[in-house]
Amino acid sequence: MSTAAGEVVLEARGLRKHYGPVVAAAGMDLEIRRGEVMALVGDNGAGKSTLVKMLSGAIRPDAGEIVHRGRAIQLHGPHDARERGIETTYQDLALAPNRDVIANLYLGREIVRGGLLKPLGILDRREMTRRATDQLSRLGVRLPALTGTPVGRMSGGQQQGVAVARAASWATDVLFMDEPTAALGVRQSEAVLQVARRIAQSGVGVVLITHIMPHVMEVADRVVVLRHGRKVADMTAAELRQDRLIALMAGYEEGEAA
Ligand SMILES: Nc1ncnc2c1ncn2[C@@H]1O[C@H](COP(=O)(O)OP(=O)(O)OP(=O)(O)O)[C@@H](O)[C@H]1O
Repeated sequence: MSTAAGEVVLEARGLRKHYGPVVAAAGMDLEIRRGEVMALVGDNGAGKSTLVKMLSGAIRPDAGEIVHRGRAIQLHGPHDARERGIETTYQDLALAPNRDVIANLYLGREIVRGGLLKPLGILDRREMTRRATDQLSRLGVRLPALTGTPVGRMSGGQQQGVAVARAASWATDVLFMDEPTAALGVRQSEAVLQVARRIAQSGVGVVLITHIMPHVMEVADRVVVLRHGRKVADMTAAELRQDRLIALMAGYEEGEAA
């Protein structure tokens, strides 16, 4: 299987989702490429989360197609997506606050002696720690302690680092990041954006939902703008101007934004 940068790894074709009378996705198309950070932007209610949830198996589309590595697929739940190397980090992080970093990185996918995930096996903490140390240093995530300290006692940025590192460990194809910097300070945000970039460089398609325009300008190779459940723009970073982006999100014509 080719993993060339730029290869389209996951695609939405005409995805639709209604909630009663509300059209959350009105036929969405999206192409996610390996090696790219895509920023998914749009005003509140534009349909960003709906699109990501459909592509990560959290909700089922009413219509349309999901294409993974060139083949139409059905996702019956997040586990189906994860098995395909499609991971998501959510705003609430979904960490176990009372467990340490190693336990969180391997939650539900523990390594036991003699291989991965054998029920009743003896946990191989040493192997997990070795791999985690490697992975965290490759990603540039700095944490005060890998063992013994509950992640609930770490800072917001450190916890975000754990959540992102966990997803990155398993994301061979796509990583969706839902507002990973929303609750973070300047330096912590910077660190998370750098991690997103490194994950993309490893050949994964990274999709970043964010409302923070400077973060878009800083990290995105491509920007997709959604409005009212539709894609209204898809441009490369080279074509990107912040004023135009804001106009597109708000639905102004160009030049009208002022
Ligand atoms: N579970 C649900 N039940 C009913 N309506 C929903 C549900 N989830 C989303 N919607 C509606 O679908 C539309 C798109 O919502 P979505 O959360 O995808 O937008 P978003 O772009 O992620 O917004 P935000 O930036 O505010 O998170 C909105 O009108 C929202 O109210």
